[in-house]
Amino acid sequence: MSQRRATRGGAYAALPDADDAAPLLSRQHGGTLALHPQSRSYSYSYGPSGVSGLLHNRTALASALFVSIGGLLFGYDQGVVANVLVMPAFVARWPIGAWEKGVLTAALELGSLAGALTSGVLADRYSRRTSILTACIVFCLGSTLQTGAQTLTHLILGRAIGGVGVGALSMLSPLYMAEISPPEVRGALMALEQLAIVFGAVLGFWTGYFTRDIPGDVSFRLPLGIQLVPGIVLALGSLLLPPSPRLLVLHGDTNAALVALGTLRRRPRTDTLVQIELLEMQVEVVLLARAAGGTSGKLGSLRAERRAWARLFSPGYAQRTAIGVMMMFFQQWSGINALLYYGPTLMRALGLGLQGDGVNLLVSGGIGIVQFLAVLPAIVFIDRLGRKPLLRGGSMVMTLAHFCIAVLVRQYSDDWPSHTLAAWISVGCVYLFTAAYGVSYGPIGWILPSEVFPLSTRSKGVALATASNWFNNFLIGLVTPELMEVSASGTFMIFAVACFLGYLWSTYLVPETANVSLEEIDAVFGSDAGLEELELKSQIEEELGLHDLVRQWGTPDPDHTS
Ligand SMILES: O[C@H]1[C@H](O)[C@@H](O)[C@H](O)[C@@H](O)[C@H]1O
Repeated sequence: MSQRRATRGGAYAALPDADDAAPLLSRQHGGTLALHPQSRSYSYSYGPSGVSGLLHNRTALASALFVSIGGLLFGYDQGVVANVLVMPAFVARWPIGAWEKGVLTAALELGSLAGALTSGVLADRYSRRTSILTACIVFCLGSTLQTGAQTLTHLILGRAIGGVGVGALSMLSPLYMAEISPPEVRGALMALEQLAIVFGAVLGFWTGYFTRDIPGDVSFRLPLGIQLVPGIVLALGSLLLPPSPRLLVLHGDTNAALVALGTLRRRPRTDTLVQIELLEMQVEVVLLARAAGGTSGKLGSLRAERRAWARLFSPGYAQRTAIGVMMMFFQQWSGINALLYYGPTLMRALGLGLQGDGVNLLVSGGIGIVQFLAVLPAIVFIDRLGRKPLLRGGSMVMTLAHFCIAVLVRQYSDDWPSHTLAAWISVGCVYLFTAAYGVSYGPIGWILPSEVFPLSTRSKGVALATASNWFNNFLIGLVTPELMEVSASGTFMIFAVACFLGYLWSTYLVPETANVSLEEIDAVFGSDAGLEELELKSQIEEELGLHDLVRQWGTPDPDHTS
């Protein structure tokens, strides 16, 4: 696969007198357009990256923060359920065994799998906003049923229905975020999804922790009911979100797309960079229609749906589909949820004298907080350093941490009390693993899949990647207890091997997507078929006037030429 580094922007016909190797820079309203005469390409940015870039893009930031409530709901459930299942009032009412507990957890995951897979249809046919609203309504129905559950069946059903909403939101939030972000801060904006998930988990954990001593059913009904509040807030607020300009272009509503883009970039509609970005979106849509022989079918019709799903597995797209699905495979097989779900058992086994609450706090509470803290540097560095270095570094450290635990458990598990140092090193490795995961596979799992697909397949591709997250999450929950039973050391070895495979995968198969506009990611996947497409693309760009626009604005300003 070509690893050609693409720029934000694209190709343009070189200015006749521009044969210098240095880029020609033009600046306007804090934005920069650079022409690179040698590669005859252009790149642009609306402003700085990192935190100042986020603040610069206040409308996109506020919208992304708002939809990240979808992630918060996901994390909250994870945090709260661990506590609810062991609450005295809950256990007294439903004295369930391991099997039923498993069913309760799995009901949400399977519901989420269904929600992730089905919401793409709504998202393309109507809008990202309508789909978010619908998902919230489903989520609230499920939560109400859980909160008021009188029987175990109500509870399971409530979790399955709520899960459909959670799963749909877990795919819709990153999709929407990717589509509204300018390239220079896209990674940082999208890392907010992971921040919200882990913040939700911390919130859910502590809510359950504090309500469990309230007498009676309130102890578990209250934390279950509280999730209705963010659910309703997101439902109502979704009506005010700026629409996705990319989807509007796909629907052929260019004027509305221009308005939406102007609002998001906080620039007038006549702004050249806004015009360039809009034209890039139009180029992509025309390109897709032409590549499909002009018969893309009516959006959302059954035939078009079937064709769009089939396209995910066609030669031009299979590699991207594999990246989305494998991204989530490696995220889950890193073992993060095995630690979250079965960490307390492990810690108890380490024989550090930690019992009951202490274990719970140290593991579920502690891992949540470490994950939360680790996303913060990811937000700052993800666009500057790129996705690949974080994935590679993260998987290396995770491999080593798992490997250490595996060896220590194998050596000393027969007699931990005489080897407390080894036991504490194991605890340290659990946290080291979590920090490395939290800065890499955690956030990037939610970023990369939304970036690798072109508009025509994005919602389906993201849906499939999200489904892979839920499916592998479900599998981990299912097999970890059995694996631990057979060999705890072996289980960590399996995760170490998975992380090492993740290292190889991110080194050799993942292209860098940081700082590349969503339209330009095509070029990152350049193949022979891609070259033909590039020519066609260049032709369409010329036809739609993109090159003229770039040349006009890019005519160097002598004061700013470097
Ligand atoms: O990104 C999230 C997060 O890291 C959670 O802690 C984990 O439980 C999820 O499965 C994962 O997708």
